[in-house]
Amino acid sequence: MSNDGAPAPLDRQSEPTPPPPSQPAPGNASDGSVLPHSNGNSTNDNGGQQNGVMVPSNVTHRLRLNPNADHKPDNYEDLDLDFSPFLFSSLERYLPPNLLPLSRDVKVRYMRDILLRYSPESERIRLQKHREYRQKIISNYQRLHRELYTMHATTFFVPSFLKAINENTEQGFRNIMSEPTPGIFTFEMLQPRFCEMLLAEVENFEKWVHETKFRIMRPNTMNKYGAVLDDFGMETMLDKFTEEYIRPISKVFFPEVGGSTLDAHHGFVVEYGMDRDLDLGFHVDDSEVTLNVCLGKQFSGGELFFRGVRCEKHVNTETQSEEIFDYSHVPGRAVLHRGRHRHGARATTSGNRINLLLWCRSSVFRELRKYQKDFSSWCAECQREKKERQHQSVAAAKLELLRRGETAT
Ligand SMILES: O=C(O)CCC(=O)C(=O)O
Ligand SMILES: [Fe+2]
Repeated sequence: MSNDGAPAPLDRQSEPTPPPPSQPAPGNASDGSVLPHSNGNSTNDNGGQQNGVMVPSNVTHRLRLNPNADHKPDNYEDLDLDFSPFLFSSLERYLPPNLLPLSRDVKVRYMRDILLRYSPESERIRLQKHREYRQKIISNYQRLHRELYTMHATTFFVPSFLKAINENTEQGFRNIMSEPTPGIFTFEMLQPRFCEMLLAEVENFEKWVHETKFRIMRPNTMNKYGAVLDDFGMETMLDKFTEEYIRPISKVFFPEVGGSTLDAHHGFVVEYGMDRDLDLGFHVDDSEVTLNVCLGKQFSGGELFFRGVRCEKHVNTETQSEEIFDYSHVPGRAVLHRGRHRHGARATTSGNRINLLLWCRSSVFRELRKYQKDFSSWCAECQREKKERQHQSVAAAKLELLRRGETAT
């Protein structure tokens, strides 16, 4: 696909986006909590009497307007829930203070009641089906390298990357990174041995898929090959990957797109070659921050091309010459960029190229974005329009001053 046309939004094919952890703010209560918006006719509610009006009991459930940053939320990973356990941990910080010391069960019930109102039935069924799909794979697929399924930082990452993560300072990150164009960071990340093991695991998984004729979901709307790592058991490991290794960097370099609140991910591999996908058209990712690491093998071509960051409204606006940037993949080396940084991948002209992708998301950022129109802190076109407006108002003020000067003389 050409890089001149309009970028397509690249969505993941299989999994719906989790519902937001915070509620929209239709009515601020005086105690700083937010009264969730509801017309009260949800079929999941138990009726209750309030002020003489029949309302569902959970209409009275409130969340705080701002999260309690000092509160350490419970872990919900061992429970069988109809939403992601991480969503419950995020949402817990928004609970009214009197609920925080209560048992997990009480908190889960409270939060679930709120979440259910924002999750349509069809979405819930889809989530449930997807959970069953994953469960089927996980209970039948024989893992090749068990050590890949839990985080072993020293065998996964190169020492320079681990040192920067431990330092956790902007300078420490800059020491190992290059930023060849604003907002695109590249750095050595994965150990060659880890890349080899992950390649072998993916190959083993695909062999199993082929032998059992299991119909798997592909990673997104544009790749016909590749596999979703979260679907065959790597979700917990990739959660840690996102929270402990990508979020600290994103907090420093991408704070304006929710870099410090990344709380969900979609992890997958994409495969290119003569017998695989050839290239990837111009698109934006369904992520706030994307990590893209080449795992190998031998290949030529496959360069990434970037064309500036844009919000939804401006996604099809023209590219400025300074926004043109091309990057050639190097095995083990990571590229970190905003999901809204328009990009694509040129044809892999020989050999096979396999890349690890981690689309990192922030549910807080997604929720807040719904109430905003101006994204000049990260969209280059919003920024240009804002400057233009400022320029025009300065010009108008100058003209007005001149006019006043003329009438005074
Ligand atoms: O092939 C690549 O390196 C780019 C992949 C990509 O942009 C994506 O999957 O979102
Ligand atoms: Fe992408």
